[in-house]
Amino acid sequence: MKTTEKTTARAEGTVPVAAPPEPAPALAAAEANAAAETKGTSGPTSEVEPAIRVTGLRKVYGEVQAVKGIDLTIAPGEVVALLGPNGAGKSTTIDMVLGLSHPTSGEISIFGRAPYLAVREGLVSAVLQEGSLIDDISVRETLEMISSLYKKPLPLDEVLRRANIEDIVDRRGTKLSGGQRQRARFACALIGNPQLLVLDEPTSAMDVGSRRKFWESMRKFTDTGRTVVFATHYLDEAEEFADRVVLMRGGEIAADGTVAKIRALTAGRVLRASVPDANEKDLRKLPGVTAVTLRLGRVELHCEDSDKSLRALLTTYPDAYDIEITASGLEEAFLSLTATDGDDSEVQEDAA
Ligand SMILES: Nc1ncnc2c1ncn2[C@@H]1O[C@H](COP(=O)(O)OP(=O)(O)OP(=O)(O)O)[C@@H](O)[C@H]1O
Repeated sequence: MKTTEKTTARAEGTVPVAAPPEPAPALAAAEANAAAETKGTSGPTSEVEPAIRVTGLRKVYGEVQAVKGIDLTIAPGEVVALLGPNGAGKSTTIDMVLGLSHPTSGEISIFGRAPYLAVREGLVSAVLQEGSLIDDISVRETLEMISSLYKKPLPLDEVLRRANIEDIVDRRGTKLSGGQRQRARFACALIGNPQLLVLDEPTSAMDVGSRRKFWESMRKFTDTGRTVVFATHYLDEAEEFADRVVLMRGGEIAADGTVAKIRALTAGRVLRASVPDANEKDLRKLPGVTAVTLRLGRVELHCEDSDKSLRALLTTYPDAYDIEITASGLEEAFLSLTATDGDDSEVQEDAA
């Protein structure tokens, strides 16, 4: 059950840009910093402070421990995917990092500042799961309105190009498809020229073509050395776009590293074969097999020693055919690292 706190926070986050109420000197500092980074020197902010530092972060909703005391440091320039099954705590973490909800306990700093200051200074922008555009005005008008809130916004043409929305800029919010709407919201987040962009399942409403376009735009953004943190359910997105994967499970960080490192945590192979008269119980007993899936005579064996398993399979089932062995992918790693025997998010102690 979602409480009012979260609903309110998400509603506030629907204009996915920071709107500094007054001149923002730190924005200029951040831009100078970005310029210095482009020239190969470090500005004062990136040299000293991580883009995100989270220490002992915890969030309790009544009986549910949504986030259980996580530590996480993300350096400027990193592109980090936050992966995890439903209810893992990704959105709760993102909301706290953006200052949209308060931690039960723990510390968060964004470029050395409290989240609300980083947002106010235009250092961070977000595209959240929920949120909309203003329906009755065009995308261009929306962007111009948001742009007027910033002291040094990016030029509109540049925003349109970077967000791949030149073709839809004169359409009203109501006339956009899910994917176009999401790209327009991404454009809103770009206007303030943020150092850090946080995206909560940005492509969930998109078809394959829109997802490709969206990530093309994102590449242009990350190529400028900005930091991006995105939550996703699409493993291929994490694999293709992230330098680093943070895998969450039950409110904790289950694994953290490069895609290659996460994969290596579940080193092994997958053996697939068509096996007439296969019996799941017998397949489980084969040496070197750690998990079995059997569907319509097609067997999938997760193996720690695939050579041994293959020999045993052919001894038990000499008629097996169509055999293939592949290295474990991110999907296998994900399933194995996030597997849980049940819901372990209940509070074990008194909620703080
Ligand atoms: N406002 C709330 N009130 C009560 N429980 C909440 C609230 N928000 C989240 N939760 C619970 O906290 C846990 C973590 O939820 P969260 O939305 O952070 O997960 P998630 O990893 O983002 O999941 P998804 O991939 O489905 O978006 C879940 O058990 C969820 O039901």
